Amino acid sequence: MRKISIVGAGRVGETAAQILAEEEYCREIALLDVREDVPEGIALDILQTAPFFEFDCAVQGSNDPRILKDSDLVIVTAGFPRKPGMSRADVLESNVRIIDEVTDHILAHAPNAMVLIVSNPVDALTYRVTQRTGWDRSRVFGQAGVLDASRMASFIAQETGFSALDITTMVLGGHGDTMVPVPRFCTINGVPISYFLTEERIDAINERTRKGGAEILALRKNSSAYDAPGAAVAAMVDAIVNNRRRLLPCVALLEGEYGEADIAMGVPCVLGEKGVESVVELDLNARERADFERSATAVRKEIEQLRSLS
Ligand SMILES: NC(=O)C1=CN([C@@H]2O[C@H](COP(=O)(O)OP(=O)(O)OC[C@H]3O[C@@H](n4cnc5c(N)ncnc54)[C@H](O)[C@@H]3O)[C@@H](O)[C@H]2O)C=CC1
Ligand SMILES: O=C([O-])CC(=O)C(=O)O
Repeated sequence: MRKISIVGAGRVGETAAQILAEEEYCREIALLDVREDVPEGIALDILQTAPFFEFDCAVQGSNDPRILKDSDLVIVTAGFPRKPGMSRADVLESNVRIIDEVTDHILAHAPNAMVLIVSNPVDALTYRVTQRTGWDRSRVFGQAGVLDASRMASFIAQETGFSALDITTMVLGGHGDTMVPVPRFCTINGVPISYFLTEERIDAINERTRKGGAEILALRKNSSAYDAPGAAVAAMVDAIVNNRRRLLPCVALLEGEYGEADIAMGVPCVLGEKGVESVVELDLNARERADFERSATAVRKEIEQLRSLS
């Protein structure tokens, strides 16, 4: 990949940019932000880590949307994070205006790019970008489940004492309190977690995963999470750049899968060089299906709110 742009050089955007540079996923990283001088400053700061991490890709920042020109991938982290006590949906009204403006910049300056949405509420905003661009869902998708699954894996590692390297997890649904951790698809080197953990402990891990973002926000106080979110973005970029065809939970527009359409939410996707290659339909049991439907109802409420703002 030649050029990756990040719109929103805030905490998540900067963290992601640093990892992308260190890993040299592309030859050029562009940072676009509305704060005067800030994207230039962040770009320089990242560039000056090059001798330590041994990369030589270009890193530039600007307030001028033309910096997006020729991007292969645009990552959108622009927008307000929630404050303690708020839900992610509480920033919908302020962030939809930002996301619309950013989408128009992408349409004008990077019409061939793929778009990875991170800004919250990520399901509704990903939906918004699919509608405003009219692009195929393979090119417009969001990050949520990769982060939620990594949180769940770290909780399982803490509870069991096993290495996080051996733990695989799956979290579906909307990126909110109704998200759906699926313990049936969580293993430690292929062994179901129920082999090591009681139902009660698994329920507690599910609940902690659902509230994972709020837990960090309450502890950090003046910022929501950005280290793990930045790493989650980088994991998705890695899958795309290296055409790994990884099975990752992504926010994707549903076209009948899981009995849902005209909605974007977290589902397992095959992620590779063309973006979301396909949505994989897992055979959910009755409880998982009910939880997924409850989550879809919550996301739909946000989408309705979006429509009323148009
Ligand atoms: N999907 C996920 O898993 C996660 C989503 N988030 C979300 O990502 C977003 C960013 O979070 P942080 O980086 O912590 O916030 P932040 O406040 O540190 O950064 C946001 C940046 O967006 C910029 N911005 C605002 N309007 C803009 C515009 N029109 N064009 C370009 N840039 C603009 C701001 O100047 C600021 O630098 C929030 O909405 C947050 O809730 C955060 C963590 C995880
Ligand atoms: O909690 C938030 O608002 C930020 C976020 O989406 C996360 O860390 O999962």
